Amino acid sequence: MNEGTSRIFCSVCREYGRKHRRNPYGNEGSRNMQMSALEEHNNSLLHKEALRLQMASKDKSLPIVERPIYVKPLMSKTAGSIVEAVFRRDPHDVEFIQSVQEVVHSLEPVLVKNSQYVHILERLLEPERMIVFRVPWMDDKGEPHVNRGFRVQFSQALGPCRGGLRFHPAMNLSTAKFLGFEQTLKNALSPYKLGGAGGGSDFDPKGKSENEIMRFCQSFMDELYRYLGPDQDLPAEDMGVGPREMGYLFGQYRRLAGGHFQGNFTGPKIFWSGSSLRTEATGYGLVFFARLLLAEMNKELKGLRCAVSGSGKIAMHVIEKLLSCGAIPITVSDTKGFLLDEDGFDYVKFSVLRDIKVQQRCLRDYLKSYTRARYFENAKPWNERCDIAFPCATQNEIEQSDALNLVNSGCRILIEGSNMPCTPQAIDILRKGKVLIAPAKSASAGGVAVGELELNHEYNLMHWSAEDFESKLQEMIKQTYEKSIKEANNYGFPKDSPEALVHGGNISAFLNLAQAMSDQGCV
Ligand SMILES: NC(=O)c1ccc[n+]([C@@H]2O[C@H](COP(=O)([O-])OP(=O)(O)OC[C@H]3O[C@@H](n4cnc5c(N)ncnc54)[C@H](O)[C@@H]3O)[C@@H](O)[C@H]2O)c1
Repeated sequence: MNEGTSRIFCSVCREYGRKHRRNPYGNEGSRNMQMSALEEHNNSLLHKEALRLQMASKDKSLPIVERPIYVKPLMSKTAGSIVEAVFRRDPHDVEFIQSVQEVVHSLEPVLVKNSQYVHILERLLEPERMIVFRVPWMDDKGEPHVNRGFRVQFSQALGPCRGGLRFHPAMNLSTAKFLGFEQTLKNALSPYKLGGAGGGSDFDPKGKSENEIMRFCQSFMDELYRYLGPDQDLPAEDMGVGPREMGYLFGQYRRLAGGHFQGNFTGPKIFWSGSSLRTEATGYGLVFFARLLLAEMNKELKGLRCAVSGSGKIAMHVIEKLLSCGAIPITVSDTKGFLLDEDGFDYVKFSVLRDIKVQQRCLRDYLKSYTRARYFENAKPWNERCDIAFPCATQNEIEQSDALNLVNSGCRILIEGSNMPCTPQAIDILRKGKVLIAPAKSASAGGVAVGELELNHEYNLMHWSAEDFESKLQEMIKQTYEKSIKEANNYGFPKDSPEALVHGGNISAFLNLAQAMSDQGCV
């Protein structure tokens, strides 16, 4: 029998479809198979949504959705129906649906091999618990305000939840679900027995006084504390939440819940990163991951040009670690634009940059000290000549045109700091451009590792040194890398293919979760 493949094309979604075995009954039979697959696709909700958006963009009287749902290239019937069920349940959860599509796409060979995983995956895609609550607070003038708080405890199948809190005006339930889902897989890929959660608030800490931030954090915790605890869920940092906010959140948590959990707490650092390497860990881990990938290619980081986006906790610690490895970080960015220093930052320049950030000044101020540098307003750093890209700002920060720029600017490795930094269209371009992608699920899991070390009783007794932490972190990063490569190989993705780590990581994490869920009666 001819084992070749043929493909179908949907002119609305503008994507090539699922591969078929070539029909043994000749061209006519093959055409029939293609037609029935196309018909099946045309009847799917995802296709109908694409059609609706296409019409809305032509007919100005129809409302246009701000960020339309991207319809992934046609999947197998099973995978497509899993995504469709998620879409049908919550059609407006754009970020969540995007991350589900990416993961389901990776899992297609797993679902084909063993159909019992279909039900487990369907179960997994519905969060265990979603908490949405009111957060009232007073500003310094005595004016009342109300924000919305979220915590999505996505899965506790492997252990108690861990996951970030994000304070950002664009925060919503879809983002909390997407962050919780990504964190669940990230934790499942780590060597620790942990569940995953995500959450935060649409509160914007920018421009608020210390007292306003403290009052907000206290009010936020007034509601959330009842769902937290070391055996239940412990929050961590994410965008807009750093050591200061974690300190205020922990203080209020301790006041409200301390009595309930006496004996369970191993110390005040329980989820307060006041004096450990928790804040540094994610950024450092990204650089360790890059070093590991390069070592596999018999290369080193030294002398490589690195484009970094963002200038927050992750980005700044990436730059710090890149400098110590002899690499050349050349950019940082924020919501207003990006800063380029063609000669690269060094330790002295980095301290100038750090002062600018601490004083919350504009990145442009760097030019006052270093006139050869340039600042580009409303632009992203992906058009600059570089070997490695470290997106460390926010989801979907790399769009199709940015991916094209990256490929053309010589970038060969992309290390994801932010969760889901690339749009699906960007991933297609990167894959075709043979850019190796290190997914956030494995590369940015450093925070999870150090969080667990902090909780470790041994650590509290022994006060590990920074070197001890770093070697533990490197060990953990290596383990996630090896697990991802192993499953990529098992499911036929060559080790050096651009998405081997993405698919291998998703498969390894899912199999770990699926085993636990199945053992527990799937619950
Ligand atoms: N903090 C953690 O422990 C952690 C762990 C894993 C992943 N992440 C992810 O890393 C990313 C950065 O987190 P962080 O903790 O550094 O946050 P942060 O709040 O400290 O910094 C975020 C940075 O991104 C910039 N930024 C935000 N939106 C942007 C946009 N639309 N365009 C350009 N720049 C933008 C901000 O100006 C800021 O410099 C997030 O996507 C987060 O989910 C964080």
